[in-house]
Amino acid sequence: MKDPASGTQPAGLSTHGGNVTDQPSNNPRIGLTGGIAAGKSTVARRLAEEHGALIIDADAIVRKLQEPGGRGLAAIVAEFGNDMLTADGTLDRARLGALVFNDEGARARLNAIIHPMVREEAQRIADSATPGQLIIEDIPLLVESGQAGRFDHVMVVEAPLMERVRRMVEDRGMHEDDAHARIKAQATDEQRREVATHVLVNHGSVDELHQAVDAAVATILAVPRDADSGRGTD
Ligand SMILES: CC(C)(COP(=O)(O)OP(=O)(O)OC[C@H]1O[C@@H](n2cnc3c(N)ncnc32)[C@H](O)[C@@H]1O)[C@@H](O)C(=O)NCCC(=O)NCCS
Ligand SMILES: Nc1ncnc2c1ncn2[C@@H]1O[C@H](COP(=O)(O)OP(=O)(O)OP(=O)(O)O)[C@@H](O)[C@H]1O
Repeated sequence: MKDPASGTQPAGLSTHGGNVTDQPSNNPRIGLTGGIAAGKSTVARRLAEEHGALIIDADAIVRKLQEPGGRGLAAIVAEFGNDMLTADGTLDRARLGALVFNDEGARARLNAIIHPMVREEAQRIADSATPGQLIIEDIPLLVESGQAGRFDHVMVVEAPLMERVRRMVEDRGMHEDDAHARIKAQATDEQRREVATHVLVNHGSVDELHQAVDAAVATILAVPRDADSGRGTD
């Protein structure tokens, strides 16, 4: 995985890869990413409601894998021990979070377990797309996990750092130190921009963000699919 702290390029990260999956080529495949609380879900909702996109939510897949009985949870316990379970057998998210957001090596071990499983599940959902439907994979850690090359387009949502921290602290009740630890564990805006084909700057109203989404979709649909074997740029 790309380590934001070291700034090294992860093996397998391509900024020029085309659609390397089995998906029929008339489904534009778009990776959606951005830092925590930047506005990814708001963008995804607009893409679904206004543009009929199929949304594949990596976080939701992770949570399912981590449910009791899930293969993700079993693998986490095998790697990190029974301590990572609460008394009722569910994942102790606070405990695992405290470990992996403060220890790069542990985070890499967790990612090596979970990320390949997420990709498999995502492909299963993508296979259900209708012809021509936009396929959006909302992947918070798209850059960190070196997946940019899997997509025809990469949309990055950016919002001012202080506004993101405010949302996490005021709206979600997170401690400010925890908010910063999560941001530090992720790629930087600059690293995301390196692989972005579309940057949506979310520093205004939700309406303005929607307009930016619509404009990005218009440029994506304007590219003839048969000429779209590689990645375009804005
Ligand atoms: C460690 C866990 C249990 C902590 O759970 P918790 O409820 O406290 O945090 P939550 O999942 O809401 O994540 C908070 C923020 O941290 C980010 N984040 C999650 N995992 C990671 C990671 N491995 N590296 C960097 N950032 C991460 C999330 O994208 C989110 O923005 C959980 O984050 C987890 O299982 N992470 C590994 C799975 C993963 O990589 N998820 C990202 C989907 S691509
Ligand atoms: N332009 C905006 N103006 C006001 N509020 C906004 C704007 N964009 C997003 N928000 C709000 O900020 C919060 C975070 O947005 P959202 O859930 O879309 O971010 P996210 O990137 O998906 O978050 P996470 O990383 O936690 O999944 C939400 O409550 C959303 O309604």
